[in-house]
Amino acid sequence: MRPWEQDPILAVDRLSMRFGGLVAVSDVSFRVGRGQVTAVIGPNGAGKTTVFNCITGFYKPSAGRLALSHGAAPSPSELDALTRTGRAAARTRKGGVFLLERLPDHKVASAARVGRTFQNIRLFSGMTVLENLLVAQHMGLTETGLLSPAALLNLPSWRRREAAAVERAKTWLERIHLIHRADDPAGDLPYGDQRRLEIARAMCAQPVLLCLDEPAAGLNPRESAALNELLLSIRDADATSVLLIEHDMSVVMGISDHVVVLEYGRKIADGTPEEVRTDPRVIAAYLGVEEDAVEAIEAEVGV
Ligand SMILES: Nc1ncnc2c1ncn2[C@@H]1O[C@H](COP(=O)(O)OP(=O)(O)OP(=O)(O)O)[C@@H](O)[C@H]1O
Repeated sequence: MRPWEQDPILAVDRLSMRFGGLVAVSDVSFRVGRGQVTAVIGPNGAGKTTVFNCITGFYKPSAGRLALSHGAAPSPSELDALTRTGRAAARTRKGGVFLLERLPDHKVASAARVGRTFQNIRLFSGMTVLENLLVAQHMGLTETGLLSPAALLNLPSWRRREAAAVERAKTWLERIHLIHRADDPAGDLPYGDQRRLEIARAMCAQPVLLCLDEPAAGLNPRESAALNELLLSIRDADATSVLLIEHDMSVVMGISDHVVVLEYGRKIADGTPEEVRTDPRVIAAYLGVEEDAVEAIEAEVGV
């Protein structure tokens, strides 16, 4: 059994997504290993973002199951039993399991604890760096999204939670080496720092699975190296598994434990970076696209 199959945090089974007549994702299955970095790669239009949008609850899949587990993964029979009940989540002996395709997107974030970042930066550029990390935790500090009575009355329980949120934000600013910029507007940061701040913001919600959509896009080599370091530290020091879409092969090959390759909405390969980069189907898929992608693959394979 492959390492990512032993205790998957997420089991994607027979996922399909149609937009009218267009099949964007077709019958895709893969596992995301707990405590691993998993990359989804593929040429433009392969269906990567669509898979992400299904996992994070932005799209309701046309078919398929997306089972996320807290604690050890349930057995296939336990998972099938939950699926038959029609419920979206269940407690198991080992923790809990969530069928993401049945949850509204806010529950994917708040109950299943799946975090994400987007291709385009979505920080509040006029707010300070620290405030951006506090806003991220705001929903966690309130109940039902409205201010709780504890908050309105400034009760000790509320003040404790607020203090913990500030503490967590500062810890993350230390980790991404931006504590000295805490009071500066986020929009004043260099691009690479804004990218890492977005990741820190997502981490403040303490996700069990962090989904990153092209985190290295637009980064220079130095910024890209800092990103790699951050993602590896999250994998190793936090109880968070990482799933990313990425075009930058140096990031994919440098930090992934497991790579899933899509082409025309189908999975064409699934393995370690070494297995995938020498897979003739993967090379052929990339040879059909832009020159820089071909060069990156050829450089990796040593052609
Ligand atoms: N909301 C939508 N409505 C209609 N078609 C869509 C929608 N989202 C994606 N598609 C189509 O689905 C296919 C897969 O797109 P997707 O964005 O998932 O690919 P991708 O691998 O992420 O590509 P890229 O690397 O360019 O971001 C494409 O043909 C795209 O045009």
